[in-house]
Parts: sequence; structure tokens; C-alpha cells
Amino acid sequence: MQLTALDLTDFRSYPRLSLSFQPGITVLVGQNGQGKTNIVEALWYLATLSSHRVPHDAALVHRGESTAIIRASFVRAGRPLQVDLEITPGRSNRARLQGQNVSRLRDLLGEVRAVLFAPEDLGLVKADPEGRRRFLDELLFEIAPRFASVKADYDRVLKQRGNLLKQMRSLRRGGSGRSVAGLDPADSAASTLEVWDQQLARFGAELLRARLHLVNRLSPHLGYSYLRVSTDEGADPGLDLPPDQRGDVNSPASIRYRSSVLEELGAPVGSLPGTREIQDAMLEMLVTGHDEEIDRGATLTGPHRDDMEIRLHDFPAKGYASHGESWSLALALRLASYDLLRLEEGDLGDGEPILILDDVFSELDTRRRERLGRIVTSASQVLITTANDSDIPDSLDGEIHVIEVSLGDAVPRGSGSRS
Ligand SMILES: Nc1ncnc2c1ncn2[C@@H]1O[C@H](COP(=O)(O)OP(=O)(O)OP(=O)(O)O)[C@@H](O)[C@H]1O
Repeated sequence: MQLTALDLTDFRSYPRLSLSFQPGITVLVGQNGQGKTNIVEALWYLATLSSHRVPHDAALVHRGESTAIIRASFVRAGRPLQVDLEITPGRSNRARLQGQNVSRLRDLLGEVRAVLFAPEDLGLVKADPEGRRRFLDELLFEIAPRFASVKADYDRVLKQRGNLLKQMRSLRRGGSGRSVAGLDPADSAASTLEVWDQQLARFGAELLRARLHLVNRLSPHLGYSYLRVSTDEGADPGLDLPPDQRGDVNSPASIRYRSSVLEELGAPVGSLPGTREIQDAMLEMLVTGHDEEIDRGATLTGPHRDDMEIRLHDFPAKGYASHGESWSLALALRLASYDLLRLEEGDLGDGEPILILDDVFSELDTRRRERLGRIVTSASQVLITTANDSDIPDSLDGEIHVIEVSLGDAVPRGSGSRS
């Protein structure tokens, strides 16, 4: 798909901005703090309904205003697509698709397909599991939007179950609870807990299996992409190997989904147990874990505690991979997502996502930069932000459209060819 126009109203530093985009490579260039990332952040928000920089919407609205509006036009599968989104912190955001109101915001997921790589992605390798779970869920919702509802249901039940566990903990510590319909408060809490167990296991199994399936599919692309961006002499296995041959490439990088439920099931790496099997195992773990959970006042089993382990030379990358290798792994994860969407999810004949590289060239050494340039040259639309023209690698081939971003405005400089 291709972005053709982006209009922002009161988004971040822009009271108003209108920009047109061409297919191919667009470089947004400007000094630090001029608003380059703000532009690509708006596009990423349309794809994922979240920012890659902040967990809450308040920072996205121009200082002193109450609502930000992002409007974007695309061509997808040869047809125009228009998406409008109003962000009003503290109230429900509203969206329109082709000018029609969208009843649930989640229905927007899957419409705009993008992959973004940003300096924050180093955290995918080095930081806590939360970011890796978010990475998986964002990709999952782009591919199969219905799982956004499953996740919302899971989060809702998890929260209610957590509140109940805390309540049971204070009852256990001698607090007095309210009796409901003549029932002893402890008995009524225990029977409510059973209901939450069932629901949590049901939604949890669906989410867990979908993430596991995604990691199994992503893994060969990750191994292959790592070889393409790593700096090892002769490692690059060549451009665009077909997906079914990527698993055969001997790569030092791999990913696996880690879950206590899968460990309990004894599921081998790369296998995919059925939803029912996962649900039964999770339910049993929840029930046998009640005592400890009440003590700690928290749910200890389920996809909210899972992780995607990134491995290098068969060691967990966190604590093993060097800084440069960690960058290659983070980049390989994003390129793997891009390839999965492009090669296996092009359901509309035009599923190729828009590739966004936010300020990453300056973070990479020359060799990785050149390799990345070569890989992204073949993408149908790439948006790049950079503070320095000189960070753009020579290997980035073809026509490059440049937009200069300065003092709250963005102006096309024109285009030039490097080929
Ligand atoms: N809600 C907001 N209202 C007004 N201005 C904002 C808001 N949020 C961010 N800004 C401003 O936007 C600017 C940062 O924009 P952005 O992060 O896009 O910069 P950049 O060009 O990508 O910079 P760098 O090269 O340093 O990454 C800062 O000047 C910041 O003060």
C-alpha cells in the first residue's frame, strides 16, 4: 500500500500540516527537534492505534489544544483508502474510514499496514518482556485484527481477577468483607474467582496460541534477516530468498515464545498445540496456583507474563549479544515483520506495508547502514527520517524524494536520483 497524503491538525508540534507523498523513498530531513518523527508517528498511530514513543495520548495533542486530527490518504490494492482519526485524551477517540464513522476504533486495525524501526527498538533486545509482548501484539493485530478484541477481553478479565485476588488477600489477613446474598464473603469471592479463572483461560489460550503461531512464522524470517544485516563477512545469503527456504538458512539468530503454560504442556519449540489443550493447561495452573496468587494479590499465569526470547548462538541475546549485534537483532525483527506482511499476508494483492525508518541510520555503523540501504531499496514505499543527509547510505538506490522539516513546517525539496 502507499501513502499519498497526510494532513495533521493540532498533532504534536503541528497546528496544521499538509503533505503529499510519492511511491519509493522519501527522506524527511531536518535539524533535531524540528518535527520529523512527529510526522511518521502519526502514520504509525493509524496502523497500530498507539504511538511508538508514549503510552498515553495526551502528549500527541498540540500544547493547549484538546483534540488532534490525523487524516491520511492511501492507495491499497489499486483503490483509494481514506482514514480520519480524532484523538481526544480523556474521551473516546473517533475514526472514519472512507468518510464513514467507524463504530469501534479497533475496526481500523489492519487497514493501514506499516512497519516502523526506531531507536527505541533496541529495547526489544535489551529491555523487559513488556516491549516484546507489545511488539508481537501490534504485529498480530495488523495481520489478524480480531485478536485486538481477544486481548481487550483478556485485559478486562485480568484486571477484575487481580482486584478480586487483592480483596481475598485482605480477607485472608483478617479484613472484614461485605456478605453478599447471605454468603460468607470468602465463599462468594472463591466462587467469583472460579468464573474469572474460566474466562481468563479462555481468552488467554486464544491470545497465547495466536502469539505462538506468529513467532513460529516469524522465526525463519528473523534468522534470514539477521544474516542480511549482520556484519559477518560473507553472511548475507542474498536478496529475497523465498519464504519456504528461509528456515533452511543456517542463522545464529532465532526467537521462541516462552510461556509457563507451554512448559507445563511440554510443547517442543516450534510446535503449535491446540487452543483447547492450552486452555485446559492454563486453567489447571490457575486453579492450583490460587494460594500463591491470593498471597501476592496478582495473577501469575497467562500471556501477560509470557515473553518472546531472542537468541543468538543459542544463548538468550539479552546479556550475551554485543551492542552492535543487539542492533542487528532489533533491525532483523522489524525486517522479519516486514517480510511476513509482504510475502505471506499480501491478501489484497497489495499487502506490502509502508516501511518507516525513524532516525536509525545514525545509530548503525557504515556496514550495517549500507546493508540496510540495499535491502530497503526494493520496498515500494519507504519513509526515512534523519538529521543528516550524510547518514543516508549510498546503497539506497533510485529516486529519492526529500522533504525538509524545519520550524514546524515541512516542505518538499524535490527529488533526485542516485542510480
Ligand atoms: N504535544 C506537543 N505540542 C507541541 N509541541 C510538541 C508536542 N510534542 C512534541 N512537541 C515538539 O516537537 C518537537 C520534537 O519533534 P520530533 O520528535 O518530531 O523531532 P525530530 O525532528 O524527529 O527530532 P530528532 O532529530 O531530535 O529526533 C519538539 O520541539 C517538541 O517540543
